[in-house]
Amino acid sequence: MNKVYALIGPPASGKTNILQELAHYAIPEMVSHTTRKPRPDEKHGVHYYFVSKDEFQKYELIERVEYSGNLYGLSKTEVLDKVKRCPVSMVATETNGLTQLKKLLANRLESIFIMVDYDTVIARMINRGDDNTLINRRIEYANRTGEFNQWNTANYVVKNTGALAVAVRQVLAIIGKVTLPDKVDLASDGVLTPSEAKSQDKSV
Ligand SMILES: Nc1nc2c(ncn2[C@@H]2O[C@H](COP(=O)(O)OP(=O)(O)O)[C@@H](O)[C@H]2O)c(=O)[nH]1
Ligand SMILES: Nc1ncnc2c1ncn2[C@@H]1O[C@H](COP(=O)(O)OP(=O)(O)O)[C@@H](O)[C@H]1O
Repeated sequence: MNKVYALIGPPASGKTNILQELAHYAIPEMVSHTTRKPRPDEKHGVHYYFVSKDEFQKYELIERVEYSGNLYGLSKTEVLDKVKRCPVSMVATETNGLTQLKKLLANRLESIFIMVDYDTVIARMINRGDDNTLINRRIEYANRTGEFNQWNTANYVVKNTGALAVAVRQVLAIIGKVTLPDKVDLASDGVLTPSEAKSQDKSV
């Protein structure tokens, strides 16, 4: 059964960064529509579907939001198309988006909570240049909608306070994209004596 994994969690927990890393492993992400103008390095259909305000109104969106005068939203068609075509696809979403995705996808949806502490969230938002008003608004929204507490209900929890690569590896493991190398026969490699190897076998 094709699966969608939703990354959820507080702002600046690293959801976008993790999805960018997963793209290097050809793991697709749901692409939102926006009325914002593309930046020079952004591609239509990869970063967003860039559309006019009139066009934006035509889509059936499962959730939408306005940031700095621009509209953003995830279309039902995008979700259903990706889930039909891709064995695994990813989406970063907020509380409302998660509720709507659950209604649409039922047991095809699993959630991964990206866990960071409060102080780290604030430090990262300051570090990336967000202004105080935005930080306050986003934290207030996160508190009000329980974004710091979603570890309670998520299917999986991944901590992202160490190296990003560690969190990415854990997400890869959850979505079944890490294969272990073949098990080595330690006794025949001479690493363990035959009796040590035998006792290890028993303990596994
Ligand atoms: N709820 C919701 N938020 C979105 C969607 N697409 C983008 N956003 C959020 O909109 C905000 C602005 O995005 P963007 O203009 O790309 O700026 P940047 O990510 O801050 O560089 C970010 O916080 C995104 O996470 C969407 O489909 N739904
Ligand atoms: N493991 C990490 N260590 C240090 N900084 C990180 C880590 N993960 C993410 N960040 C930084 O935190 C900020 C927010 O990350 P982002 O992926 O945009 O979060 P979100 O999508 O959850 O809002 C970015 O500036 C990013 O570089």
